[in-house]
Amino acid sequence: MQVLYDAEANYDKLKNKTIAVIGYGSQGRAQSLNMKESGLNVIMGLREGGASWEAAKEDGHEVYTIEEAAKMADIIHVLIPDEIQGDVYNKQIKQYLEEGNTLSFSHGYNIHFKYIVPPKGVNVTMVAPKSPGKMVRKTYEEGFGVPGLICIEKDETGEAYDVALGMAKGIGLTRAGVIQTTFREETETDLFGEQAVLCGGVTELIKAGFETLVEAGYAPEMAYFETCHELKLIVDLIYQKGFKNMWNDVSNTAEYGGLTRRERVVTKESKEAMKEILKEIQDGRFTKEFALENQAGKPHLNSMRRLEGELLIETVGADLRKKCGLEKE
Ligand SMILES: NC(=O)C1=CN([C@@H]2O[C@H](COP(=O)(O)OP(=O)(O)OC[C@H]3O[C@@H](n4cnc5c(N)ncnc54)[C@H](OP(=O)(O)O)[C@@H]3O)[C@@H](O)[C@H]2O)C=CC1
Ligand SMILES: CC(=O)[C@](C)(O)C(=O)O
Repeated sequence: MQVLYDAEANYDKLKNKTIAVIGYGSQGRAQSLNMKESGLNVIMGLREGGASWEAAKEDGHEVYTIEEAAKMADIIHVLIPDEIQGDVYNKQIKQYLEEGNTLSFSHGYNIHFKYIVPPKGVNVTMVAPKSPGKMVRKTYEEGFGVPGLICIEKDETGEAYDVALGMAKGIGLTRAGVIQTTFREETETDLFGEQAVLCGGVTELIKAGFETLVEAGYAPEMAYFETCHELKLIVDLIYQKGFKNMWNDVSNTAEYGGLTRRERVVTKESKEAMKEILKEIQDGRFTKEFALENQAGKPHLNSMRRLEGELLIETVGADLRKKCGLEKE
C-alpha cells in the first residue's frame, strides 16, 4: 500500500479556497491551528455562546456561526461529535452547499451509515488523523506530525484528491505518512479499533490487571505503576520500534513470561469476541444501538462515565500523576 508524504502533496488546489472547520474540540482546535500555521485560509464555524467560540477567538481565529461559515466556505470540514453531525448538517449546513464545494470529515461514520447524504455536485472527502487531537497539535508544533488517512467518497470537480491531500499536508499528516482508503474501511476499522483494542480492550486489560494485584493485597500505587503507568512506556517502544525490538528492549524474564502467558489473558474466546464486535459494526447493529443511546440522552454512557470516574485506579492514578509530575500536557 502506498504511503504518501509531503513530497506528494501540495496546496495548489487550496490556494484560493476557504476552509471552514466546524467544531473546536479535540480535532477541531488541533487541525484548524495546524492548517492556519501551514498558510491555509481557515475560518471557524461554531456554536455562538459555546465554550469553543471564546477559545477559538482567543487562539486568533476568525469565528462565525456554523451557517455563516458554511455560506463563506469552499470546503466544510466537519469536526463535531459524530452523533450530532447529521442533525447539524441537515439544519445548519446542507442549505448552504454549492456545486463545487467539498464536504470533509475526519471519520467516515455519518457518510458510511448514511446519516448525511450530500447533494450532487459536492465533493465528499475525509482527512483523518490516526491520533487524538492533542497529539495532532503537539507533534505538529514539534515539527513532525501523526500518520493519517485520506478518503475520496465523491469527486465531482476532479480536485477532491488534491484537496484532501493538501489538507492532510496542512495538518502535518504527510510529515509522518498518509494512506488512502475508503469511507467504509476507515469507519469499520476505526470503530473496531476504539472498541476492541485502543479504548475498550486496553482499559479493560489494565483495569483487570490493577484489580488482580490490589485484590491480592498489593498497594494500589504499586499496581498502578505496574499495569498503567509503565504500559505507556512499553507501547511507546512498540510505536517507535515494533514488537520485535520492544521484546529486545525488555528483560529476558519479561520476554519469556510475556510470550508464554499472553494467550492465557487474551484467549481464543477474546478473539471470537473481537470478530463479533466487528460483525456488529459491519451489519449496522452498533450504529443502531448508538443512535438509540443518543436519542435517549446517553443514559448508559453517562452512568458508565460515572462508574469509570469512581474507579480506584482513577483516584490512585490522579494522585500519583500529580506527585510524580506526569501531568504534562
Ligand atoms: N477525538 C479524536 O481524537 C478523534 C476524532 N475524530 C473524529 O473527529 C470528529 C470530531 O471529533 P472530536 O474532535 O473528538 O469532537 P469533540 O467532541 O471534541 O467536539 C467538540 C466540539 O463540537 C462542538 N459541538 C458539540 N455539540 C455541538 C452542537 N450540537 N452544535 C454545534 N457544535 C457542537 C463543541 O462546541 P461547544 O464548545 O459549543 O460545545 C466543540 O467545538 C469526529 O468525527 C470524530 O470521530 C477522528 C480522529 C480522532
Ligand atoms: C483517536 C481516535 O482516532 C479514536 C480513538 O478513534 C477517536 O477518538 O475517535
